[in-house]
Amino acid sequence: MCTSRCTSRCTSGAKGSRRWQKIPQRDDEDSPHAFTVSYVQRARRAAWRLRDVTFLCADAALCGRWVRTLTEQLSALAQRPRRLLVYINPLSGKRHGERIYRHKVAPLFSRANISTSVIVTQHANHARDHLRTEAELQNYDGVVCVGGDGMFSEVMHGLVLRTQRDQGRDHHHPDQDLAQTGLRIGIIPAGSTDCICFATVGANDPVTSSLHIIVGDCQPMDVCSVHHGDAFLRYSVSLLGYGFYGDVLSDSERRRWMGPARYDVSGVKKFLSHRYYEGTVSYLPASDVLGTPRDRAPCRTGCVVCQYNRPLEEEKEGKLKMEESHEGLAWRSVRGKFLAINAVSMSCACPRSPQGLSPAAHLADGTTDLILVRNSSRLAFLRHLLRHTSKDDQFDLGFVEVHRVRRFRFTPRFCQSDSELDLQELLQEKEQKEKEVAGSQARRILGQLCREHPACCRTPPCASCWNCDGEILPHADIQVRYTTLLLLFLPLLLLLAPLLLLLLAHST
Ligand SMILES: CCCCCCCCCCCCC/C=C/[C@@H](O)[C@H](CO)NC(=O)CCCCCCCCCCCCCCC
Ligand SMILES: Nc1ncnc2c1ncn2[C@@H]1O[C@H](COP(=O)(O)OP(=O)(O)OP(=O)(O)O)[C@@H](O)[C@H]1O
Ligand SMILES: [Ca+2]
Repeated sequence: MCTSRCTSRCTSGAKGSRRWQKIPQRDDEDSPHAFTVSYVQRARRAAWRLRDVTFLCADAALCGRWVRTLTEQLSALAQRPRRLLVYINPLSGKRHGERIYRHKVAPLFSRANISTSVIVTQHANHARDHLRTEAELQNYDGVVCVGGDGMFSEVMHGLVLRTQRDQGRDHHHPDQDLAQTGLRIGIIPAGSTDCICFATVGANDPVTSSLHIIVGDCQPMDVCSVHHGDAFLRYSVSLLGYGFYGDVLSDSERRRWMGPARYDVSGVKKFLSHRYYEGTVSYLPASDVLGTPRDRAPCRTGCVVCQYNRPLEEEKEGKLKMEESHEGLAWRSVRGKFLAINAVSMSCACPRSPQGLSPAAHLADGTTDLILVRNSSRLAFLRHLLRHTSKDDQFDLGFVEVHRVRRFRFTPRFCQSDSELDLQELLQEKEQKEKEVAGSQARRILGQLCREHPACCRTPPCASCWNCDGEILPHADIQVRYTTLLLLFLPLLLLLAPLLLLLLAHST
């Protein structure tokens, strides 16, 4: 199809140097035969743009041969999607999802001869349930979600749960290895945080994401499974956050009408309330892996660290069994008061934090970076937060520690049975406080102690909740393990030959 009226012609310059020059479109009937090729041009900051170039041919036969050859070459690229299932969340972010798709994405898909089935979701979990039950997955080469991280999470859950059911695996069993999903997922960013898109593509731009899908390859991604005892809770690919990020999320839920700004309002509010939470974190460090959370080597698609660290399918059994066989030895425990416990399977880079919560976390290395922020002063915590908006090392603070782990579990203090906890210690703490302060202040402090331990005064415990990719988990006591790999529409090697980045060739 003719995509540009102004045609460029390759002419040999004075010194034989070949250069393009724009020549005005000749309207007379003997205008030569021409065909237009659309291609991807990399712009600044990981953005991709569509460009056209038109070639003039002396005669129709030559023109036809060029178009046929190019079209054959392009259709031979097997990894390119031909048919996509698209879910649009009309309420994501600033509620521009549908407009973004219709104006920016659909025209590109049609130019690349991609057929689409579009579903605008009518309620929460519509996409997840449709994927899990009704969708005829064999008719598609991939699924696209237009929305934010929550929409991606829905599509991911739908695909992963459907795959487990189809392959007869029980996802409730915490040690059950999951089957890989066959279909790739493409993300068109239209949400409030969009950290999954930003951390994988490097930009939150619908056109760039569309072009990645069109030239698509597949980029694997870590997925963590979260269980409470033997009950499956959710999968996570970005942030599992307890304490600060959990409180920010639960407080922001009632402010959805504010759109993305809801997180900043709740963020300031929860920063000022400065709550800490007691509990025990146990984790299984990832042994014999390349890289550390502080090596400042960011993960890019095609990352060699990921390829080295990720247990291959057949190896996975052995490797994890080996680590678990030394379970007693390898597991470590940390007990204390935490402002935030964050487990990130990827950097979680997003517009709010360009480097992300853990800048050197890898997309598909089979590990999760566990960040423990212990109780500290507001000023110290603010310094830690501020470093997320610059290139300073947010782990280089005394009250912050980070570990690269394959599994971890968390038990909030109020969950431990009385026998485990030294009640004596608690009562002594109370008597000590009673001696130190008198009157109303004592009541306030004792109130805080009591609230934190039902065994003391049988009052409902105060705890935070887990923020799992932007959704609230129903339990605070969880076990988390690295599990399967997802596949995203991302070209593995961004430096592929230009031909692969061509979109299509059409005679004009
Ligand atoms: C003073 C500036 C400090 C800036 C601190 C920036 C840290 C931002 C870190 C962003 C981490 C995003 C992790 C992504 C999680 C997603 O799976 C999830 C679903 O989309 N998004 C959220 O949970 C949404 C989480 C959004 C959290 C926003 C937190 C905003 C904190 C503001 C604190 C202000 C303190 C000011 C004191 C006067
Ligand atoms: N049609 C719908 N009506 C109501 N809720 C929906 C609908 N479709 C999806 N949802 C739910 O809306 C929630 C938010 O969607 P999404 O995450 O895409 O936007 P966001 O929260 O603004 O972005 P982010 O997660 O990046 O911050 C998701 O949990 C999703 O399950
Ligand atoms: Ca990872």
